[in-house]
Amino acid sequence: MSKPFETEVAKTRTAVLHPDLRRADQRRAPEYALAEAVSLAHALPELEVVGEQVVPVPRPRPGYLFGPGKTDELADWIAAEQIALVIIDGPVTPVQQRNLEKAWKTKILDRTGLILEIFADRAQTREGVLQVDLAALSYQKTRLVRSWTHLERQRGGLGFVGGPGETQIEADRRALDERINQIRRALEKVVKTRGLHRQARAKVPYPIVALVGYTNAGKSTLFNRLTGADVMAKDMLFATLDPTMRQVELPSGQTVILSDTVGFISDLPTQLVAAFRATLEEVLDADLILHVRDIAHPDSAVQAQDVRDILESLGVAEERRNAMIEVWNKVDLLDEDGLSAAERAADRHARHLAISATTGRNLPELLNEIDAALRDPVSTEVVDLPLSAGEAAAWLHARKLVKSSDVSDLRLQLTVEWSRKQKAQFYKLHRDIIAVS
Ligand SMILES: Nc1nc2c(ncn2[C@@H]2O[C@H](COP(=O)(O)OP(=O)(O)OP(=O)(O)O)[C@@H](O)[C@H]2O)c(=O)[nH]1
Ligand SMILES: [Mg+2]
Repeated sequence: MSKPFETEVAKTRTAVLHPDLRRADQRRAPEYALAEAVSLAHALPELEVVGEQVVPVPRPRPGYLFGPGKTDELADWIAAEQIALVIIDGPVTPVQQRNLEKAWKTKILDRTGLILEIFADRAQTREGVLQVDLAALSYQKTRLVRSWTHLERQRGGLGFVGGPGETQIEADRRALDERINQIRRALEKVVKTRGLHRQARAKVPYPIVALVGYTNAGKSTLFNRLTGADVMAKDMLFATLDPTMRQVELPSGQTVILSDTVGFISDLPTQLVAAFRATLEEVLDADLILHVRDIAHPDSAVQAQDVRDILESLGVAEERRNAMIEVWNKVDLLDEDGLSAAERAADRHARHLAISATTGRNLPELLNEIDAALRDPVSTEVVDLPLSAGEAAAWLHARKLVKSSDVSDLRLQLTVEWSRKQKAQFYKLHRDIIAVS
């Protein structure tokens, strides 16, 4: 017999708006940005997306973001669709948020708020929870509109409606600072304990191989496939939050520790990056980084650039970023032409592989590549050549080893990044030219 009172909890009717600010520097097409924002909304189980729109914003209005006509038009739509929450995929000032909430009689969440909500929903470990709380409180401090919904939720209820008023916030300000300091101290303690674990692990002479990449690229799927583990892999943004490590044996017999971790996304809130720094640093300390990409995604190149930017902002040295293995995942989703194009392109670059974590295509090759990369690390050096050594320089350029070049005193100085093997090959092939110089 069915139990009428135990049916699913009513979901919050949600609209997702992507304001198209038409900035000259915008990297991704608005439709893809909207699709990603909708995926983010789907990542919160209590939301039901009932509408989505790209809204052109030729001139952002300080008080409302959208123009007067557009604001009214959206108000009618929101009322007709009985929308209770509007997600605005972009930055919304506290004033805009307050005004729009009044005009539309809904709750509003901006992109940062949404991502923080998802992280709060995912956090499992004590460290994860503390990191998200720290990020949310730091963000709240910059806004002073009202308390964070996920913090309200801890006090019961979904938290999207209501929240303390402004005077309350003012009164809470000192409490906020105190709480932030408390969390910082608690985090330091957890990080220190983990540091001890890390030292213990450092005694185990296994190199660490870290998977990084845009959210939903397939890191956990690849991790499971390579380790036989059972980490949650889902078509859901930010399925993974806490890092997981597992031992894997490579074809050479070398044992490595593979590490799966949180995915990246464009405009990752700075507060989150700061809060997760300790977790990420451990991973980024790895002996080798695998950059996993969804090569079948229409925005794959932009996503890859976002990942590289975030790695750079986390302080991963250029040399290490260049030494990453690029794993072009999901080739099973490409058509025949796409597949052969991807495989040919991957072949042209050192340390690039086109794979499918689902079908297992090229996974043995990937393991071999990891083996080789760990045996043959990349280093940066300056090669000094006479101008007559054009052929030697061309050899380096053809292999994309040259990072910058300079000419002085009729000599060519090339800054190259290469493995020991490439270096040995270069000097063997061009010994004559270099010898006469
Ligand atoms: N077709 C296809 N789908 C894949 C492949 N690899 C992963 N997927 C799917 O892509 C989705 C995301 O995979 P995950 O492994 O959870 O991705 P992730 O990079 O760990 O994502 P986050 O933890 O959110 O950062 C899942 O639905 C997977 O089944 C692949 O090679 N081919
Ligand atoms: Mg994952």
